Amino acid sequence: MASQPVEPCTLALFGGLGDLALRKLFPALYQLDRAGLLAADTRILALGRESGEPATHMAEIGEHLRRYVPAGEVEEGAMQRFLARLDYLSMDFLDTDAYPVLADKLGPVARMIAYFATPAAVYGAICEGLAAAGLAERTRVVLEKPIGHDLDSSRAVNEAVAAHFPENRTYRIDHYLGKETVQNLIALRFANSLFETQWNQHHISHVEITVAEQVGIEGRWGYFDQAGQLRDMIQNHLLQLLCLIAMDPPSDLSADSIRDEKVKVLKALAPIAPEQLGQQVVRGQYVAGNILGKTVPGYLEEEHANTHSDTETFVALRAEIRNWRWSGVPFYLRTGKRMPQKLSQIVIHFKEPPHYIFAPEQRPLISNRLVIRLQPDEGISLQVMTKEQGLDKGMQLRSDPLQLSFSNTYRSARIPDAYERLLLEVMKGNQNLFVRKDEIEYAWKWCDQLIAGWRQQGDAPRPYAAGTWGPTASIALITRDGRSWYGDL
Ligand SMILES: NC(=O)C1=CN([C@@H]2O[C@H](COP(=O)(O)OP(=O)(O)OC[C@H]3O[C@@H](n4cnc5c(N)ncnc54)[C@H](OP(=O)(O)O)[C@@H]3O)[C@@H](O)[C@H]2O)C=CC1
Ligand SMILES: O=C1O[C@H](COP(=O)(O)O)[C@@H](O)[C@H](O)[C@H]1O
Repeated sequence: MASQPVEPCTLALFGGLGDLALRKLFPALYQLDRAGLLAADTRILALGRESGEPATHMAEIGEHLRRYVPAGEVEEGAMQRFLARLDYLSMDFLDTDAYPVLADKLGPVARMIAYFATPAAVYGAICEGLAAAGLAERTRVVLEKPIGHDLDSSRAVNEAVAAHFPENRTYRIDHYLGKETVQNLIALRFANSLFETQWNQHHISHVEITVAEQVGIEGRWGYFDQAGQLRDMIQNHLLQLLCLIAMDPPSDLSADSIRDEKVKVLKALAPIAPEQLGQQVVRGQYVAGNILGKTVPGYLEEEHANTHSDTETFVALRAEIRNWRWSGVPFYLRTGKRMPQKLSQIVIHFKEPPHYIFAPEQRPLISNRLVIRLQPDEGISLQVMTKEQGLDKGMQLRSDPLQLSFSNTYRSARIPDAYERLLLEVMKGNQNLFVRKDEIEYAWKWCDQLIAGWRQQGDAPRPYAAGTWGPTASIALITRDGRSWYGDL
């Protein structure tokens, strides 16, 4: 079936020559165009500080497109059609006089999307400028993460935006929500009664969420050193994954039904007192090491690095959700840079059967696990117990996976990048995959108490060699409970 284009719009991309725009947003928009999803009169205006001829900047965008779109997906016709939609305007987003010029450049616009691919500190000024120039009324705003640095600053950003844009036209990005496999969590949980009846503390012993990155800081030291892995990854992506796993069934698929359930989970997250931090949270910072046989620098030797920093590049923690469904079920979260491989997965560990009838020595083998692999090699595997075959095997048990690999099952389908889906949903006006203000704020509140606890305890990150799974204390964190991280080699 041919794709139908969505309603035409004008997309104003603030920060249009920045890293995110060049690496992710333009390639995603190109893919939407290639798939026939952009209406003929949809226009894209890149906005940036750099002066000079618009044609020069558009050529730069074109070069980056060819670099970041996989070679097999660069179609000359589609590329030319896409580049013809583009224009560029130089402006300082903090300069109020620049917005009437922007309004002139845009001319009459029926529907506008203003995408803020800039630091959050300028979101308020952009909103004010758009409103003063009469550009706010028919506009949806898209806010990149992180929104603020803590609860107070995120409130300030949200309020500055809300002064001109209502919540139903505010789209807060968490790109993990646009990943195909993350969306599949909703299908897996709520389209299969098989799982939902087991999805609670009666049947699940613990849950692991790992988001390991192989990359380091990639030229973003200045930003990252102010943030750290807790703010960069846990406050948003990992807590969103936790919410999708732990939330109660929403009554329907509407944005607010799902968001209401996610907020309940965030509110139920047990605070971790400063004196419990040593037992429940581990911070790490990578030193030089080896990944895939190549020596890589430590965090303090990366481009633009300072000689000292207490910023963490790794966090592992044990979280608890205080409600009926999850009481007594630990959620172990772990994320870090420069780990042995890129891997995002969720592992649901089910409890042992209530009455055990097999040979005692086989007992440690017994375990049903649901492994949800988010990236790469997306798929789902359910570890089940069966009997070894053969006359001489008696009732000898073995554990085997029931596998669903998405790449094998849907061979022909290309997995779209998260930003393609998210941009398309903004164009359609669908907020399901975007984060509501209160979700962001409850997530900050929980993270803020960890950061305050670290400060109070004078906590410093533990070193780990690049190419390993983090400080050994992160292994102790889970082995103390008689468990281990699934799949670590
Ligand atoms: N890059 C990534 O992979 C990711 C980025 N994000 C978020 O996306 C946003 C953008 O990040 P990223 O692209 O990496 O950052 P960059 O610094 O590469 O891009 C931001 C762009 O905004 C421009 N800009 C900032 N202030 C002004 C201003 N007052 N007037 C005109 N232009 C301005 C910058 O210009 P100049 O350089 O001249 O200051 C720069 O071109 C941030 O909120 C970031 O946290 C989120 C997830 C991943
Ligand atoms: O938001 C961010 O995400 C990336 C990881 O995203 P992924 O899609 O590659 O898993 C992370 O590297 C970056 O530091 C962070 O800001």
